[in-house]
Amino acid sequence: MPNIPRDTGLDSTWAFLRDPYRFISTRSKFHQSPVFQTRLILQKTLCLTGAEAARLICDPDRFVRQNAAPKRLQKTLFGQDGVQGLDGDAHRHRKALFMGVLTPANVQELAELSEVRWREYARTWRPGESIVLYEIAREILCRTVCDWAGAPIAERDVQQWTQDLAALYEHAGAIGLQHWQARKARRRLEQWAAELVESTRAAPPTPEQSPLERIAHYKDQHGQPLDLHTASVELLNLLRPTVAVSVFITFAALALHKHPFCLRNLQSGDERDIGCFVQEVRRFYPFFPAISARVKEDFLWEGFAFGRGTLVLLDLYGTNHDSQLWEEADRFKPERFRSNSPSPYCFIPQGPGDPHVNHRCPGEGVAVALMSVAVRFLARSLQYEVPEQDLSITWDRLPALPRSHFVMRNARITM
Ligand code: HEM
Repeated sequence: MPNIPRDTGLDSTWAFLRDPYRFISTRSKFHQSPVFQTRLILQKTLCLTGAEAARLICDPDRFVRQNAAPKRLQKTLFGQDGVQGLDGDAHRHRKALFMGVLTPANVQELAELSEVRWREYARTWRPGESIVLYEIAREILCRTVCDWAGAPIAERDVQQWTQDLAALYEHAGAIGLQHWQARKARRRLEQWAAELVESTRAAPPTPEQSPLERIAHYKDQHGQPLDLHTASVELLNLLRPTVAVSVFITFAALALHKHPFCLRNLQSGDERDIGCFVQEVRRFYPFFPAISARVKEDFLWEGFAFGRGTLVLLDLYGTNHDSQLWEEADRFKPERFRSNSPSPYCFIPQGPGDPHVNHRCPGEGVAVALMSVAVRFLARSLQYEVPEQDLSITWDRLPALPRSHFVMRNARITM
């Protein structure tokens, strides 16, 4: 039996944090192996990359998610006791709640609300004014998703709630003060969400069944409602990642700026081109570097031994850039999505597999719809200048972003 190749050195945590998106693929190439062993936060970790590895991690007989995410991410990004850490029946049942809330009709409604907001905001922009796209997109999406979920926020709270929801994903991987700010933001948000769930349970149900109501009245596989804390975590599991779509929208604006040919094509082209462009933004730009799981029982894969309880990371960014899976993988090329829909194990910006069964993100439809609205708006309804600024990508931050957050000047609606 071959040994799994190993990184030298005591611990690779700093190397991972310096380049989280390329850590696995670079070392995997060095070891000439789709799996290698390293130590992260002093813990033995197997790193995997590629489509076959993505398929493997979707096997519920071989991997579990309980206790797979680092505690510091549970205390900030995910929250504790949410769907991310469930396995088996409990996971499938809870996941059906998300899939039932995120139907195409509900996603369409969310997208339409966001378009109204973009127009509302753009009408207030004055000549000569500079707009920081990432910050504006966060706020628009925060207002939109809270209205849509049945958890509208008072005008005076918009900035605070936007900052708090964004802090959960912006500072989750941070060290020091920012990490503690993210924990504080989560405590504030969970308390607010728990109060909303409590008052929703006390009120008569409405025929529309808002996402908040669906969560408040959800019953698990044993017919039990969620405790208040878990319900608040699941409500935030809808709100936080929707605000995070602002990261992809900022990258979409960057791509429009860097590829004027794409911009011209979208201005005159058909709707399908918007779809291809959005998919290529999700493939090409960095967001989630990897996902984690734990080995359920000992098994062999490609001759390598995986021991029970071992932590495993699957490389999302590297798999989306794997030259064995993607032609000209490091070129931004939306037309690659014209002819084929890629396999759910190759195109994995939001996780691999089947979202009903695996942990794959239930919000891909939301991300695509909100990005499409924003791209259509930027390309067809808005005129703006892109002043001199630092658009280099912060590869050592999670999530990465253009350093300037994409500044636009003299933005005005044209139609
Ligand atoms: C901003 C773009 C987004 C990115 C990059 C993203 C990425 C991801 C990733 C990588 C996972 C883990 C997949 C896995 O473990 O296999 C995930 C799970 C999840 N995402 Fe997203 N997501 C996004 C947007 C959304 C949206 C808009 C929603 C809801 C409205 C959402 C809700 C969730 C939930 C509830 C899970 C846990 C699923 C489970 O454990 O079964 N995400 N997402």
